[in-house]
Amino acid sequence: MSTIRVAHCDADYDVLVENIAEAVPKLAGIANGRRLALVSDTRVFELYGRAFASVALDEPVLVPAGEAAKDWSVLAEITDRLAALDVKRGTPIIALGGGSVGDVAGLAASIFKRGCPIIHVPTTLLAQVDSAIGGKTAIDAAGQKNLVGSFHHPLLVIADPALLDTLDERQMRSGYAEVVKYGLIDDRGLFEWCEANGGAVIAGAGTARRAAIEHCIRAKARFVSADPEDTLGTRALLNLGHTFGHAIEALAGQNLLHGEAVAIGMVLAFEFSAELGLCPADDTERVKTHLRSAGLPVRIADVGLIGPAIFAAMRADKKWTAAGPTLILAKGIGQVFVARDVDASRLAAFLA
Ligand SMILES: NC(=O)c1ccc[n+]([C@@H]2O[C@H](COP(=O)([O-])OP(=O)(O)OC[C@H]3O[C@@H](n4cnc5c(N)ncnc54)[C@H](O)[C@@H]3O)[C@@H](O)[C@H]2O)c1
Ligand SMILES: O=C(O)C(=O)C[C@@H](O)[C@H](O)[C@H](O)COP(=O)(O)O
Ligand SMILES: [Zn+2]
Repeated sequence: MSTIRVAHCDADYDVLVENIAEAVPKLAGIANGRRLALVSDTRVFELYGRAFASVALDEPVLVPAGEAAKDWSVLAEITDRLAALDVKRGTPIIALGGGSVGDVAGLAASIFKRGCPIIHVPTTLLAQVDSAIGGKTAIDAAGQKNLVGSFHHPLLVIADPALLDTLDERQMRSGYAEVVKYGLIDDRGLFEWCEANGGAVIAGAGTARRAAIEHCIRAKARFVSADPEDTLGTRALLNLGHTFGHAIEALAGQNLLHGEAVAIGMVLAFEFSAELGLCPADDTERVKTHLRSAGLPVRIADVGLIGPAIFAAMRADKKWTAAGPTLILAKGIGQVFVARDVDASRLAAFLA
């Protein structure tokens, strides 16, 4: 078992990398005699819900699987169900599932009775290494990814790598894109380790998956602790590939997974950086080769889209200000930076 601390003002929290059978009894202390509401989707609840029987209400709040959960109607349904279950203000809510369950349950927790604590129990690789930590919550609206959301940092995160044994390979590959992201941001050593061990992380062979999870949780905790609400320009680096990726996701719909869109987005960020003369072409090729070898899409044509449509969708992104796009660009593998002075016409020409 490992414990990784995330600093957040006066409410620091722990990420426990631990078997749920051992971690759940610790929730009894937090519950303090109350039964906790639990939000999940049907598949995940059937697989792991019973592990929470001693601390959770008998009836779970179930949401649709995947990105479909991140919708106004589902958010309203969750708050209605919490009210029907007579969940009291301040009672912690457990989010058991992937990033979509975590994002919508976190948002519901942040507004229900003006705020209930959230405990994340992430069940996908993506959620364990990324979405369960850092307090970003969101739903999609008006055709845009993560348009409506809040910052609501968790009370506790329990990441049990064994839960990933039932996750399908496509979801695993999608989460792996966010693992590679940490290497590309500021950890060339991690990227090189991924080149050698990525297959084992995806397949769950040996100790590689657990090692990757712990390493990435520490990386995310470091970024979030330094800039908890994304205001200082350092946490923004975690958005590598996401302005491209969110536009691609919005256009492709729910056929494309988040990590798949981010994989293409990271390649585009490196290719655009190379075109601007900022990044060696060799590094760009190496990123593309590795993501492709991990079974991820790397070109917009791989997902049937065209550049001008992506450019148009990018203009709606939260990080596109009156001054133009803010992008995370690269000087090389492990050396990315926030570029606020990106020439929109140059970007349009690149995508065309
Ligand atoms: N808040 C953040 O900081 C943050 C960070 C990264 C991504 N995200 C968001 O996370 C979402 C993607 O999350 P995701 O990749 O975890 O996928 P997901 O939550 O959208 O879908 C996961 C799918 O796998 C199934 N599943 C989950 N765990 C399982 C398990 N252990 N065994 C078998 N099946 C299982 C679910 O039923 C579901 O069908 C996107 O909406 C993305 O925007 C948020
Ligand atoms: O935690 C962060 O900060 C991130 O940017 C992590 C991303 O992987 C994640 O997809 C996040 O939800 C994107 O946030 P957004 O602010 O671009 O909506
Ligand atoms: Zn992401």
